[in-house]
Amino acid sequence: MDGHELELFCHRLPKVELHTHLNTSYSPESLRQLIALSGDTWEHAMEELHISSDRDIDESFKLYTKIQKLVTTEKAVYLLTRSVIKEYAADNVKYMELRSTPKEIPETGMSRELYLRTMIRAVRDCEQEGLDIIVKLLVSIDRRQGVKVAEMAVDLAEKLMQETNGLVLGIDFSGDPKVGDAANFISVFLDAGRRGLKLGLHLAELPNFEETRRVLKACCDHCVVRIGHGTYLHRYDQATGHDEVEAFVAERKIPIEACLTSNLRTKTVENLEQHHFKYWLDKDHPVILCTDGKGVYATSLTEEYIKAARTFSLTKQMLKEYVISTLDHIFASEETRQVLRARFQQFQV
Ligand SMILES: CNc1ncnc2c1ncn2[C@@H]1O[C@H](COP(=O)(O)O)[C@@H](O)[C@H]1O
Repeated sequence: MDGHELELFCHRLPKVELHTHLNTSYSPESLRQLIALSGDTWEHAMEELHISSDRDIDESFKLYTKIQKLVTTEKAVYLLTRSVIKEYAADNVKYMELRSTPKEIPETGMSRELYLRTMIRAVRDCEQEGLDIIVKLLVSIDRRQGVKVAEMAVDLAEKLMQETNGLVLGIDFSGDPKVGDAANFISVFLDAGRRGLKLGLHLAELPNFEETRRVLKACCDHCVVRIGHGTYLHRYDQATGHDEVEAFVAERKIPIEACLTSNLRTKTVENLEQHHFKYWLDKDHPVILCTDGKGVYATSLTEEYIKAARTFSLTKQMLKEYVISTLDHIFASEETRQVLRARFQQFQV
């Protein structure tokens, strides 16, 4: 398949996005609108943001904070949520789990609950409009904000899950992996699981071996868990001399959300050839291609599929089978899975 054919194919392929953060998923157009809403000028804001420069993980987190300053009002949260959904739909993503950290911003009258309700309103409006994409929401816990805020996030997520009949369906655990200890949140994760919330946990994005081991062992037999990034899961043995984490993940087939471009840009993976996507794929372990933040990493889900296909020599048929297999790991109901599976199977290679 030549380059152009591959690009068209990957665009046409119906896809599933399981790991994307709202505030890092802007497009040039929505960014322009957010800047205008904030009253700032494009030139000044762009200078502040340094959007195009390559950056490591520390620099990335500084950038996220700057972007979040543009998304502090109800109007901005609505605008961004709606644009992100439309852009994913245009990329032929048929099912998406969108995650975001609810914010409390007294200056704009924003509360955590209003933030999430605004996202829900945007999702509902997209449904009304008839966009060909199913969207579910995960409530993010930012590890930098500590356990008390995490508990509030779980309370809100449960309340909204019940109210929305499962539009909100889980928790994301994210934030700077250099800050705090994920193991301090184990009781929060278990509580969320008991309440029926599914868990997408950023783990082993950096060599945080001990917290990764403790969280997985405590939670995976009690909750539905997917691992975000998991970049260092298979490097655990070399670093510690123990193979228990990799074996634990492999035995339970805990799905891994893999973000190629993001990991390259934040320099947690040296090059695509060495990306752990291939390592786990070769073991027939569930590993799902995701974008993480299509704005900050200037990518799209189609782009991630093109990169994976080129680097790991995936054929059209393999890509079709692969994308059908990703449906096994969505957090939505079996009924939704079946509907999507039937559609994906009809896709003509
Ligand atoms: C590069 N890998 C990453 N690792 C960990 N957390 C990340 C992340 N990328 C993004 N976030 C999390 O998502 C927030 C921005 O979106 P929301 O304001 O929630 O929509 C960041 O503040 C961080 O907590």
